[in-house]
Amino acid sequence: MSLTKLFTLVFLRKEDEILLGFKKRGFGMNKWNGFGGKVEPNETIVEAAVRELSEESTMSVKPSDLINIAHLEFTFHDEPVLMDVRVFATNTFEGTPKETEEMTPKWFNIKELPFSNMWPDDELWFPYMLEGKKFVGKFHYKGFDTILHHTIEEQESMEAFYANRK
Ligand SMILES: Nc1ncnc2c1[nH]c(=O)n2[C@H]1C[C@H](O)[C@@H](COP(=O)(O)OP(=O)(O)OP(=O)(O)O)O1
Repeated sequence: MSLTKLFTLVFLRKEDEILLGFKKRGFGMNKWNGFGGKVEPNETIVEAAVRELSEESTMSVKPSDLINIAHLEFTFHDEPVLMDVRVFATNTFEGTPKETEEMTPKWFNIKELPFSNMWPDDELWFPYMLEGKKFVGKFHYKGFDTILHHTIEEQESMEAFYANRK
């Protein structure tokens, strides 16, 4: 594996609902997902998470209100790239979601999620997130539709995971 790229992914929650955005362009186009993107060289991971959420949904969160709930890794058959995705959630935010150049946001009831129009891995790890678990998921894809193999491991804490990781 030669190249690791760092991404964020943010989910806003209110009661039985979760905010997703329909991606209008680029990677993951025409899929519902959380809000996030690449971490730029001049910012921390949490700063990137706050910025991407705002750019894609117009919603505001304080960095201290974002809870790191998961670490996801995506690799692809015959491609030397590892996508390292830091997943955050919060139910403390400000604003009303608005359509942006990149995403169309919509609140979904957590029992009516549009998995058929999401990344195939989402259906495997969303149950962990919705049950309030911390976890690490690793997914190896062939193309963008087929998961060749995966693991999901529950964690006591994400801080401990990152501190102990080699
Ligand atoms: N398989 C899978 N499941 C769930 N979520 C994701 C994936 N793959 C992914 O990339 N993601 C997430 C991680 C990020 O939040 C986005 C991808 O970010 P992207 O839109 O490429 O990054 P930007 O910096 O916004 O890109 P630009 O379009 O602005 O260049 O999807």
